[in-house]
Amino acid sequence: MQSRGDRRKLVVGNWKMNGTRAANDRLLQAILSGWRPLQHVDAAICPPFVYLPQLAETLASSPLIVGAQSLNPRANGAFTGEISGEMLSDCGCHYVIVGHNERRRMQSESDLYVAEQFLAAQESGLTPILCVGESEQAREAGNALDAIGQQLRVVIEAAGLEAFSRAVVAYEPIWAVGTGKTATPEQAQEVHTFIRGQFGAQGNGLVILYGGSVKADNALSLFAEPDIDGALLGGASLNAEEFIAICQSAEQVATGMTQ
Ligand SMILES: O=C(CO)COP(=O)(O)O
Repeated sequence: MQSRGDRRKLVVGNWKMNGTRAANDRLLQAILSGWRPLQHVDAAICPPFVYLPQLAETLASSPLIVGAQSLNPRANGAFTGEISGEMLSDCGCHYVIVGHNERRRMQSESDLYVAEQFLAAQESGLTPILCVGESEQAREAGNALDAIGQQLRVVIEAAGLEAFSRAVVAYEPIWAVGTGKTATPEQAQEVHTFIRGQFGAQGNGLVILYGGSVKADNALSLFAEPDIDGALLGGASLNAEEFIAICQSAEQVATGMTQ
């Protein structure tokens, strides 16, 4: 059976709708020049679609992995403006985020649609990062775990438990995303334990990230929790020093765990 120490840590930067070719170059060069090797942590960046080839090329001989922020679940066809999983694989992506709360809300993506994206990602050889998280209202009403359980259940029913051996789950409380309000390590740990519990014995190997106002100065305390395996970063991933420091915090905690 896998234990906490067997799970690699993962830090993923979600650049959201930010960047230009020139700004990306500056940011990537700053990250690469400050980078210190990580033994127990994988690090990935998910830029806007149009910059995927730029990142794939710039990061090709680096340890940094490239991911995308979404995909259309169809293989190809008359879907103007959409991008398929095969296209993402073809552009050098390894990960793809599905179910981010900004897309659930602004693009009206339903739990079922997210499940289709999850399946399509895996069919294209991508590792989906499935985002789940509750609204502030749900938390205040004491329904956070019910809301998250429902989001997970729809994908588990569609894909099966085994599919999660090739997936990552990210807990992003909506009230903590881009607000500067971070869940406390204890609040996040409670939800991560709940999420892991939905997968039975298989849950031991599942990498579960926390996302929502993670910064260099709160990352260490979050990563110290036994069920927080890394972070999905928004704002902090646009700053080279913050991004590197958060990856190093993950390494520090992971190194402590393996000693
Ligand atoms: O949404 C997020 C990552 O996907 C988190 O964003 P912030 O780190 O900016 O709160």
